[in-house]
Amino acid sequence: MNPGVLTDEVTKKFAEKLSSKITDQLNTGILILDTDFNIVMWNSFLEVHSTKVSNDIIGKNVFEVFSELPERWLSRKLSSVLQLGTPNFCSWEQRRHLFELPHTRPITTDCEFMAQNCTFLPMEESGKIEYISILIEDATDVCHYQGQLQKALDKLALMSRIDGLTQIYNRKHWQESLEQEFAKARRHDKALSLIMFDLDNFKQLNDHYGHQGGDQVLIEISKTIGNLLRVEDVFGRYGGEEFAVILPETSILGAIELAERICQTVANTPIKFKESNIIATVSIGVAQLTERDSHFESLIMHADDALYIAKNNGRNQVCSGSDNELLKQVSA
Ligand SMILES: Nc1nc2c(ncn2[C@@H]2O[C@H](COP(=O)(O)OP(=O)(O)OP(=O)(O)O)[C@@H](O)[C@H]2O)c(=O)[nH]1
Repeated sequence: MNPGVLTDEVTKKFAEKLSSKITDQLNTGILILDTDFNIVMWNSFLEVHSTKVSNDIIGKNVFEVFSELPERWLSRKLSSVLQLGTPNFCSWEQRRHLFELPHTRPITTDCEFMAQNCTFLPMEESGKIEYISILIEDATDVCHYQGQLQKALDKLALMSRIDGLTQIYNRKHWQESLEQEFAKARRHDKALSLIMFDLDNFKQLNDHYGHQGGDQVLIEISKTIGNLLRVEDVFGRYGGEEFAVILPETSILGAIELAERICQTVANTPIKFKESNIIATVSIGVAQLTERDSHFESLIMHADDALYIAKNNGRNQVCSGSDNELLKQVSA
């Protein structure tokens, strides 16, 4: 026998043994399929992370063994790798997982199964593509931390829009919303109304019950009024004890009706603070967008003028009117 051939064979066998050992110790799943999608290889990583043992599934069709697989999507993907002879990739962000494998973070993550990055590689044999190798990487950690980061970003975004005391929108967000609603109302020729209200004699209330008592009133009134609104209405804290509600697609009549309800509900809802039941009242100004209003701020101005009249008329009441009538009343 030719000693060169012997050495080649020994080297080949050694290389095969070595590659099989490496394959079994890899921290990556390797699944090899033939052109009919029958399983040719299912490595140790996949055995450890699934209930399937290589000997039981070799030779079987992958879709028969794993009923959870998205058959249409995966067959198309595999066929394109076979036809084009080029690798393909699917990240966990596109499809969270291919196989329903349990992960090793059972408590701390929202992921139900191991998140997977999958690489599809065509494998040539004698110049023909005979197999596809699917490499499966565990991406659960990345997926988990990305999820945590997204939650933190969502919370930050929400906090930047919310008033810390009353948990309703802050002035900045409320005003941005009014700007958008103003543009929408103009574009679609829809009604838009505004309610602005201010707690009556709040300085006295603060002096009597202390700042904590005043804070409790602001919190409770925000909750009470929040419950009277529709989901499309935008409720915000405009200033210290001044609030505002944007009412999209609402005429002045609808806005006045709601304002009356707010006024009565506040006056009829005592607020518990320590041993006391605090009765607070509000004065309300209502305005509707008119053709002459070229900017969203004029709507605020009209509602604020009406609020001023409500205060002057004795508080705990609703006031509204067209800008001309109001101006006459304000300057009278
Ligand atoms: N407790 C508390 N008080 C606040 C807050 N923001 C503003 N105030 C108080 O609200 C009071 C508002 O007083 P004024 O502007 O004189 O108005 P008012 O006493 O309500 O009188 P009218 O509006 O004319 O009925 C001030 O004493 C502010 O310190 C807050 O977040 N918490």
